[in-house]
Amino acid sequence: MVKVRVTCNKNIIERFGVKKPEGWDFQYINYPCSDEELAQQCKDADIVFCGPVDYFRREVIEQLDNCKLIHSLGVGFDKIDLEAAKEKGIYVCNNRAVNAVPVAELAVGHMITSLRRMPEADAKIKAKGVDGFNESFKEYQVKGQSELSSRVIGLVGLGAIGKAAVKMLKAFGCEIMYYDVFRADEAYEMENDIKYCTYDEILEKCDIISYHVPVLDSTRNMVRKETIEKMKQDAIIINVARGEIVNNEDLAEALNNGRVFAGLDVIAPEPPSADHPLFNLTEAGKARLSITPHIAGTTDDAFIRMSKWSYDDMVKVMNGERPNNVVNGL
Ligand SMILES: NC(=O)C1=CN([C@@H]2O[C@H](COP(=O)(O)OP(=O)(O)OC[C@H]3O[C@@H](n4cnc5c(N)ncnc54)[C@H](O)[C@@H]3O)[C@@H](O)[C@H]2O)C=CC1
Ligand SMILES: O=C(O)C(=O)[C@H](O)COP(=O)(O)O
Repeated sequence: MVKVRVTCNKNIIERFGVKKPEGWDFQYINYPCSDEELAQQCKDADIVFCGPVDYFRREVIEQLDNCKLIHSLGVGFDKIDLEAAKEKGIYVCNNRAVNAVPVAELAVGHMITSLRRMPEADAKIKAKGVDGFNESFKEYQVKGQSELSSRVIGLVGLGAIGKAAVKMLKAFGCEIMYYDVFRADEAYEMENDIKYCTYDEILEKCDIISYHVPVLDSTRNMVRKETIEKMKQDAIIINVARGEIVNNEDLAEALNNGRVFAGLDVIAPEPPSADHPLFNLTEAGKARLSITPHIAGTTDDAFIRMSKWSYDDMVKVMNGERPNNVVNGL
């Protein structure tokens, strides 16, 4: 019998009743836990089914003697030691593009939230309470709002999510610039009227800079003091990718100093510690930040696709076929 050990949350996986491969032994293990416990609980697994931010370090992977596949429920796989899995002959797969649309939608949501100064308006109106509304409602309006339709947007990373964002932003009538280590083909650029440029050009020319890159040595701390200094006054930074892209201290300082705005769906580490700089902002800093708890990719619709696609891959592997979206070069 095929043994699948699952670190993803049971309530998430079972909620939609997506049909699992029949007769297999699916066990939801106790996670998060220590590496030792993780290895112990997954020791007999044919397949490990993990969340996109679950840790599978070398020490754990080296003990997975039966394992043929580690499958990430979503897109990210940055906490899995890909090399260790490859050495062990274990496929690591993700569900590429499974949640590109909802992630791009939330990025656009954060853009509008910042442009319309919603965190400030929301805080003001809630602080007043019911009694505060005796006077004119307009009194609580905020200044400095602007429209998405005339903004210059810089997309950093033009993969599945970046491209989904292009579609949406075109509909808003934005001017779009992008930077990626790989340039899109000319036909795509022309059809979508987007301009390829350097990261520095993005920093200097864009009103909104939205990050859609994986965590790599080249993307860690892409948002830091030195890059923030190159941005326009009141530029909006959107991070729906991974917290590691942003230097927490530097962004917190820029928010507190009234230098930029930010919309974040992710933060490093998750969950944040009590003394995390982005959770200890001044009132002025808080008014410049909209934040969501890593929910961009996790709509119900996306979860259904995630389970279906993952089960399809698992069946393929157990039938001796190559699964989709192998990400560790096996
Ligand atoms: N907040 C959330 O719920 C979610 C977050 N994510 C995050 O978003 C990331 C991006 O996802 P996708 O667009 O699906 O990935 P993708 O692999 O389709 O695209 C990533 C793009 O980044 C580019 N890139 C890599 N290194 C770069 C660098 N140093 N500078 C510029 N560009 C670089 C790649 O060439 C590629 O075009 C994921 O790796 C994941 O961490 C993904 C899904 C949900
Ligand atoms: O797909 C990804 O990558 C993500 O970040 C997820 O959408 C978030 O998934 P959970 O960690 O909430 O399972």
